[in-house]
Amino acid sequence: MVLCAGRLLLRSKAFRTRLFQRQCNGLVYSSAHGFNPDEIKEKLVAFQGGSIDLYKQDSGIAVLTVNNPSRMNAFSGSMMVDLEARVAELEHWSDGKGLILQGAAGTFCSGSDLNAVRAIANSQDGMKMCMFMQNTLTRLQRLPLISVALVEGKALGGGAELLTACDFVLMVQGSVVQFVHKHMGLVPGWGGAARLVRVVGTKNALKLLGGALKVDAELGLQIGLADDVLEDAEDQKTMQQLAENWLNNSIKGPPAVIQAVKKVIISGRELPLSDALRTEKEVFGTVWGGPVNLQALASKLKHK
Ligand SMILES: CC[C@@H](C(=O)O)C(=O)SCCNC(=O)CCNC(=O)[C@H](O)C(C)(C)COP(=O)(O)OP(=O)(O)OC[C@H]1O[C@@H](n2cnc3c(N)ncnc32)[C@H](O)[C@@H]1OP(=O)(O)O
Repeated sequence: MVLCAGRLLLRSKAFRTRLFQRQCNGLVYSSAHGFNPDEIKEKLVAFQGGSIDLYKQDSGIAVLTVNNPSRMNAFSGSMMVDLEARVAELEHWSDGKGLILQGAAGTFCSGSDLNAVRAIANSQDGMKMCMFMQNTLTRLQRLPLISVALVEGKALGGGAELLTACDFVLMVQGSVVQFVHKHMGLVPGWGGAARLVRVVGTKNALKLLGGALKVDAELGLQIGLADDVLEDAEDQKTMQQLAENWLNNSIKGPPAVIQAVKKVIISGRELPLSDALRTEKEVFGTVWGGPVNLQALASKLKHK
């Protein structure tokens, strides 16, 4: 009876989400680090402009669009707050399997809005903005969805950092990724350096940051920053469909199973081995004997 109750508890979505987040160390910053999200949100929303648009499809693939085309999709302060709200919504999307992150009007993102950057140029506010964006992009990276950054046009500064928070990167022919921070006397602040080292390795990360190298699709593929290159299509809808077709190879199946796959990969990536094994066992317990597993066992299992 205890085993049964234990499995019922494990299957409750809220419990599993809390358990998983605790096991994956929750947020990067909390009040223990002097981080007050409401305080920084109040400062950020003072810098209005653009939006972060979320479109959740019946297919289980959501499309998140950085939408500020008059500023090459630069992040205003209100867009940073928008992004956190969209990520929070996706954290609880039980039918979700995949996510495409794109920019509007044929370009990806040109980083922070420089007008906002100039206005919060003091160290304290700058670090609070970084803590806010690092928390958000870590939650984006830990979504139980398989995510793809669709990079058209330019991905500069924070825009380049943004794509490192996705599981896969598809660069469109002619697109450019550039960590321009050095030219501004900066280093990445949205977590882009920490993630870049894990994506392309220390030496390539040093070249990209130290040299502020312009990474085209060919170089992106060569160093592992890009996972594939797409031919430029005549319109954004076609580009999005190409990205969905690419993603579909990894998300065929029920949401519960795809979400479990992403969770065991996150724990394997982020946790010490013993903790990762324990998390894997917990996640396994949520699908073992579940409806999909029982249906598969009842059928003639032939993996052609
Ligand atoms: C942690 C990193 C984070 C931070 O430190 O806070 C950052 O990301 S800092 C920002 C880093 N990004 C940049 O420095 C990019 C600056 N922009 C450019 O280099 C160029 O605009 C471009 C992206 C290469 C495009 O060039 P081009 O095709 O020639 O178009 P325009 O330059 O004319 O741009 C059109 C329009 O968009 C405005 N714009 C572009 N980027 C930004 C931005 N990051 N912030 C604010 N506004 C931006 C640009 O000013 C033009 O507007 P108008 O002048 O009003 O036409």
